Amino acid sequence: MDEDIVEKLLDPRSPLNVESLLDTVVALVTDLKLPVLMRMKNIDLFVKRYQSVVDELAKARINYKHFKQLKVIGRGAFGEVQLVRHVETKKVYAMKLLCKEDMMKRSDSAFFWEERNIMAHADSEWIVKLHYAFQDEKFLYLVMDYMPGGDLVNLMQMYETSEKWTRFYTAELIEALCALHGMGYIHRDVKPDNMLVNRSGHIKLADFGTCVRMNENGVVRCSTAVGTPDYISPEVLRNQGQDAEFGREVDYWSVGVFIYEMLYGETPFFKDSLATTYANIMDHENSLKFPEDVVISDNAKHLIRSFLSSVDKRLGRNGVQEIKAHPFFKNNDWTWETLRNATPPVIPELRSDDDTSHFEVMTTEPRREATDGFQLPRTFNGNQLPFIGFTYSNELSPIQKLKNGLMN
Ligand SMILES: CN(C)[C@H]1CCc2nc(NC(=O)c3cccc([C@H]4CCCN4C(=O)Nc4cccc(C#N)c4)c3)sc2C1
Repeated sequence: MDEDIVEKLLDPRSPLNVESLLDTVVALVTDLKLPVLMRMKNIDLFVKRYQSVVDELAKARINYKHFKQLKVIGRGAFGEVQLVRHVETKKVYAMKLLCKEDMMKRSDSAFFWEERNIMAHADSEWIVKLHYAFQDEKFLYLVMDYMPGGDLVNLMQMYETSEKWTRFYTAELIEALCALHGMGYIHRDVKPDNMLVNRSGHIKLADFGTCVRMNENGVVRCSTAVGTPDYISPEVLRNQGQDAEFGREVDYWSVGVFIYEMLYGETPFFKDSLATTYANIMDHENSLKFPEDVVISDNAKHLIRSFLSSVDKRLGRNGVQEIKAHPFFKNNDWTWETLRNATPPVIPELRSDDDTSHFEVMTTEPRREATDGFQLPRTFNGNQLPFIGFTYSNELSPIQKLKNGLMN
């Protein structure tokens, strides 16, 4: 077998990599194993021949039985995040489950690729790391760093966040966005829920389902307005439905909303109804108000206005340096170079490696068992095909170890 095929088999980014090929075999047998299809001789013989292979693969490859589920620590549109302990290594992880049936029902089975690829390849202290991605008939699984400090929503509920604290968390958010933009992605849903605190008190970005790749000009052409109402920028809102172009500045708008919320305890444009909130965002020149009862510095006000402005005037449109140079970030505790080693405002008190006291308690509804799995389709739908290639492990695969052994 010539050299570059072996390279491709081992390259996690190649569709030819071993994990993707194994996903393909499993997906094919799973999608063909239907009574109505098994009446055809070729399909019947193929499934019978490969069922044992698939069973052997299911046991040999990483699967959710390798993890002990401890607690549900988060819930989203298509699934939940559980705190789990890897049975063999005893290590604790956050494991996100995404329900394939929900995705198929809403033909929404592509958003998780950005999440998988960003966390798998980021190799950045500012981005939650993916350790394993695997799947079974019903779920996708993302095994990620556990962030025991919880999210910044929780932190803002627990503490009154001063300007000094706001300066620290905003600086860390800017660095995290720098890392993500540097990889060519726009987040589009920057909000305190997606900023998680690790055991040392520093933050990492999480939840990349709304991320989208920029083109070579650093812009995205995309019509669906994605993001959470309070944090969404006017340019994304305005162009709903039409093919709009927007860039990383949409994330800087959300930073402005975040700073305002840390200092005032509420978001600047939120009103009782979605329509009013949107109207306020569109008319931000007039609707942005600074409550008199909270005293904040002129630098803070100026920075908020610089982010909550129309995209052609928004701070950061000429690069992140003009943000870092803003006087609001002047301080005696850290510089942009030493930030990641500075002492954070809050260092989570943890009694154990599986302490979940910084997460709100979730009623642990058991995982939806086989009963309400896919109702058997009437014919070959290729339900498993969109998920081929999702499986990933950041450990060396047996083949890699073999190849390294041979090369040394
Ligand atoms: C409309 N289409 C296009 C898509 C747009 C993007 C999108 N994202 C989804 N996402 C989800 O369905 C989902 C599931 C579980 C948890 C979470 C988050 C929200 C709550 C917490 N969470 C999360 O990811 N937490 C997390 C992540 C990493 C580490 C740790 C820890 N410790 C915790 C999200 S569904 C969906 C549809």
